[in-house]
Amino acid sequence: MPKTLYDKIWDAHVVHQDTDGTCLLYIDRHLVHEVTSPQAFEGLRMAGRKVRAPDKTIAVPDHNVPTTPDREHGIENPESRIQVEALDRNARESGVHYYPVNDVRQGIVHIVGPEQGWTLPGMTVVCGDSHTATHGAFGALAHGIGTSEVEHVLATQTLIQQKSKNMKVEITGSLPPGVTAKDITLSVIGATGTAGGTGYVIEYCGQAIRELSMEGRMTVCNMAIEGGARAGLIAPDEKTFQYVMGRPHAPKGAQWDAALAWWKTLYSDDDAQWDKVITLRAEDIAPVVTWGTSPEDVLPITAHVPEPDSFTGGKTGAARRALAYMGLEAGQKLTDIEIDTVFIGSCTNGRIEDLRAAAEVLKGRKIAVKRAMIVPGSGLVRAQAEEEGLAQIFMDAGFEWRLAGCSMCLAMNPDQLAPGERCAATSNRNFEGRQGRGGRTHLMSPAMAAAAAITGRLTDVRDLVGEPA
Ligand SMILES: CC(C)[C@H](C(=O)O)[C@@H](O)C(=O)O
Ligand code: SF4
Repeated sequence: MPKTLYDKIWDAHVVHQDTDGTCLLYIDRHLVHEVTSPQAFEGLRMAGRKVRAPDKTIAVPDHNVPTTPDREHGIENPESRIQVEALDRNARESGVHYYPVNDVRQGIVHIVGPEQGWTLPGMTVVCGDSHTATHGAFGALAHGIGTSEVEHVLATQTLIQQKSKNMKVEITGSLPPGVTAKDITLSVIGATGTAGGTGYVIEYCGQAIRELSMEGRMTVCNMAIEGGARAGLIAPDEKTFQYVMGRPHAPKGAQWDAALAWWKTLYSDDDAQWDKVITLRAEDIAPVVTWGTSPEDVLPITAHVPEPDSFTGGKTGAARRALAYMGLEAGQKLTDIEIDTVFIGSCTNGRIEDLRAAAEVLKGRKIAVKRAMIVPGSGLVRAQAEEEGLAQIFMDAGFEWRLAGCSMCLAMNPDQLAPGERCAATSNRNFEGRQGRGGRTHLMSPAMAAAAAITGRLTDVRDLVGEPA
């Protein structure tokens, strides 16, 4: 029977299937951060159990860690401090792989996993975090789990799961200049809505996806969850293998050859059956920004703030509320929206390619906003950006150059918006209060966020490119 990529990875990991279809899946990699693991470790301790596979478990603090250079002085907020201290203790006691705050390899868990070669094609990867979908870019079945499931995986290295349906999202053709992976993934959510993927695992395919770098593919898969899907996947290819080869925890020698032989079988068969198919033309995708408080509230930068009455399906009220929260008027040009702050970072867009894209726009220019920060996704991304001279470009432009962490993606650490403060952000969620109580978030690509920093308002990056700095 023809299979999708999802079917193949699923079938390779089923340990047991119940008569009702519920399966016990083997888990290859368990990523752990400080927010969703303390209770899980505690549960294990109470039951007198040990971590079953410490060698397949990787821990790193990211959400609560400050990103200012003085962070070795510790964490002020008691709740944040307790979580990070608990992770430190649990990781050391259980003997899992651990990248503490002062380790250069520390960073956002979804950036560290691929960077260290923990994430490999064909694997099952879980983490108590919804953006685990990121790892799907390698052709791994990767998704978030709840804290009780974290405990279950720690104890057994397995997870109880129901199989999802298969959805194909095809992006045909090539992206126009100035349009990036972030614009693809936001545009898909704009087309399907935040519930469009509910009950499905999405496989992204088509020429535009093939043409993306691994970094870009991670950006696309990262937001599968914002489209409601269980996970996002991209079939591995030469680019994937090249990215993985030589990473610290990637297989070597004969093991590499054996792994590669299997990885090359990881694609959806031509006649595989899809439960849902969405097709977008890359040529039709523009640089986009969000105007509201849901990732589906997305429009090309050339558009105007929508009229709430133009919405159907009971969404008029939500749109009205979103405009009130965002402090926007229907009919306003998106490029007339002035912003206070720029945040470039997160597991969506905190990788080296994202920083390069921002630097290209910022080179030789100065910011026109109150504050702007670039937060690399890991200590190694930070080091590479310094080596490539990007950090200097950012600082010369007036950006703060930070240490790695989730930072202003969510308000769990000192990097937060003040009430009413408006931010151009490269993260993945624009919910009310996401970046701080009363804060207003516009999601976009790193190039678009850099352009907004230069002009002080939402800006079409295509208008800046080719202009003298
Ligand atoms: C804190 C964590 C559980 C959460 C998630 O699951 O995604 C966070 O990473 C987020 O992005 O909202
Ligand atoms: S960077 Fe943002 S989205 Fe990613 S794990 Fe951290 S808080 Fe979640």
